[in-house]
Amino acid sequence: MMEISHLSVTYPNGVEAVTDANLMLSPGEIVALVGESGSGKSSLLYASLALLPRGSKTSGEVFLDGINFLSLPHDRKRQFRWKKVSLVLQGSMNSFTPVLAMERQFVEAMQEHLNMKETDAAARAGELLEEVGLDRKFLRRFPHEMSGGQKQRCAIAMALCCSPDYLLADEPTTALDVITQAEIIDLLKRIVKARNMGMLMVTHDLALAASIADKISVMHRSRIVETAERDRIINDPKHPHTISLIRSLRTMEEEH
Ligand SMILES: Nc1ncnc2c1ncn2[C@@H]1O[C@H](COP(=O)(O)OP(=O)(O)OP(=O)(O)O)[C@@H](O)[C@H]1O
Repeated sequence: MMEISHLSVTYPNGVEAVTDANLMLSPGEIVALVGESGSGKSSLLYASLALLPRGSKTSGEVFLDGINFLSLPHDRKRQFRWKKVSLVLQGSMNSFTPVLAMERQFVEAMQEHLNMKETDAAARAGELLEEVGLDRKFLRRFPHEMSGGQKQRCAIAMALCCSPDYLLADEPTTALDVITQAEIIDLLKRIVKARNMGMLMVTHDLALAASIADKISVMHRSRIVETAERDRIINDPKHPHTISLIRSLRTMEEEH
């Protein structure tokens, strides 16, 4: 279980981006955190992994299977970040080193974090690529030899390389075209369920959230204002902000 408890974040410029947020994520569960731009979604995600800019203030706790991650020393946090919980970001697909073939990038990551032998790491990289729907021949390619969708599949494979229990994803499909977006969403859902991982996905897109999540949390002006099962949020929203989000979704559907 991942449990975010009374988490608050203030940036060095004094902006309080997250106020007293509480959120639970169980193994095998997908929770979508939705809200308008600037509501604090990304801040919550980064704060829960202690990845905010220097000088930011975080209070509260983030329990990963009972251990308060935020109170761990720096090197233990680093281990947890790959092995217990990992990240997929909108820009992940552009974070590969341009001058190295994919195999080298996977091997280096696995050697660093799992102390694996080169041949074992290369074999494991091939398996990971197949798991995300790419032929293992893609290991020979350089990042510029792949499409955005293929690179994002590689980024997901990379996030899985230490077999984490939790995956945090910040707008993982936003930079992609609609068809590729749907394919990546299906892929994430399939992997998370097959591996019984918990996934917290940040998105501004309520329709996308509804297509993948078991539970939806709605964020508004730094606060989580409502959390419930997906169908309850969509069919019977309670908070005025959730009601207006659902209304605008319905209007968009009617216009198309
Ligand atoms: N590094 C930073 N320094 C200062 N303020 C920041 C920083 N990053 C974000 N903020 C502010 O914190 C608030 C929440 O921003 P955040 O990016 O978490 O929202 P969001 O819901 O993820 O929005 P978006 O979907 O546009 O990314 C905003 O007011 C934003 O201007």
